[in-house]
This record gives sequence, structure tokens and C-alpha cells, in this order.
Amino acid sequence: MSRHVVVRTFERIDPEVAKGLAEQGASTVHEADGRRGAFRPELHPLQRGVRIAGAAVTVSCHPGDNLMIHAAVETVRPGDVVVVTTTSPSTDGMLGDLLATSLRAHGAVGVVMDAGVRDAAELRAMGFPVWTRAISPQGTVKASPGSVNVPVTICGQVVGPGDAVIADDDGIVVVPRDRAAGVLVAARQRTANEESKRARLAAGELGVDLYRLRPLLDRLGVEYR
Ligand SMILES: O=C([O-])CC(=O)C(=O)O
Ligand SMILES: [Mg+2]
Repeated sequence: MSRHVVVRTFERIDPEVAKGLAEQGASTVHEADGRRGAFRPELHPLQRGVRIAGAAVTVSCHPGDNLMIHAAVETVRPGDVVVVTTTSPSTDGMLGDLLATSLRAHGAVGVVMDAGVRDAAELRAMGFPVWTRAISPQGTVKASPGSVNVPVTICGQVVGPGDAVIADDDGIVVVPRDRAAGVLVAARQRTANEESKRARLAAGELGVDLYRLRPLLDRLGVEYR
């Protein structure tokens, strides 16, 4: 039988790097990391216009059972993003305003939930950022073991404890801890580069000229009439 564990100590991304990644946002960070790390677009934000990034606290739960989210709370440090998955698919409302209040009290900046949440109105009113597969009143029990701060697979990506998780209106991206600082540098370069492109596009310059796409269109045999 595999052992269930709660890992209390692990290395996290630098908080300054997390702050920078939050400013850059999920899509830019994904591009800057060589188009890696994007979660399948199956989890949606409860709120609009919120961008977070932080070190992952990972939680693997039995479906319909939020015991391990409670067990995870004491491992949360200020700035962490709590990433929850279940060992088989579930849409049950595993987290609501009470658990969110507890996580926030320990400094969590948001939750990424591959299952359901409830108390949606209260979560929005308290301004606690949540990305989730479902909103459901379905209650859950506190009964089965699971693990906290072990690598988890969620929406096609592996997230380890302490990795950078970036979430906004576009979706969710993970960057492994050892790459996060370098990806931030690349993301800032990309943003600076986009500023000049935006100005040229706003002035009416064509993308086909800006990106030098005319030779490609010719090569592909696209005719202008
Ligand atoms: O208590 C639960 O199981 C989930 C919930 O509604 C809350 O956290 O408020
Ligand atoms: Mg509740």
C-alpha cells in the first residue's frame, strides 16, 4: 500500500519572482517558458480580472472528501497557491467560504481546484481567487487519507510543491521552481517587445509586414486578387 504523506517543509519559488510572474500573467509566462506548463482549459475563474502567482501547495484528495485540504492548511505560507486535485474525477463542492477563510488566514493567495467549489457568491464577495472545474452545492465528507505537498498531475501538467503557479482570466500555468526566475526574465523581455508591436499595430501597420509573413504567404501559394 502506498503511504499517504503531509510534507511540511519544501523549497518555494522566491516571493519576488512570484510577484513578477503575477504581473506578467499566465499567457506571457507560458510563452516565455517555451509554450510549456499550460493546464488544459478545464478550470475556470470564479472572478474576473484577477491575476495571481505563488508557490504551489499541492493536495491530492479522495473524490468527495476534503479532509486533506484541512490537513494542508498548516503547511500554507503567505503567498502560496493551493492546488487541489482528486484521485478520480469529481465535481463536488469541496471548498467554500469557510475553508477559504482558513486558507486566507494562513496567507494563501488563491486556490486552483480540479473538482468543485460552493458558496460561490461568498467567495466572490470575500475576493478570494478560485479557479475551479465546477460550482456545486454537493457536500463532501472528511474521511479518507490523501497526500499534501507531493507532485500531482492536474489538467495535463505535473505540479510539484513550491513550483510557480500563475492563474488569471486566461487560465493556469505552472513553471517548475528551478526555471521560475529565468522564465520571469524572458517574460519581461517578451512584454517589452509586445509594447513596440502594439504601438505599430495601433498605427495601422499590418501584421503580415510586422512579422514578415508575405514571403510565407507567397510560398504557400496564397494568391491576392
Ligand atoms: O465545509 C465544507 O465542506 C465546504 C464548505 O462549504 C466551506 O468550506 O464553507
Ligand atoms: Mg460552506
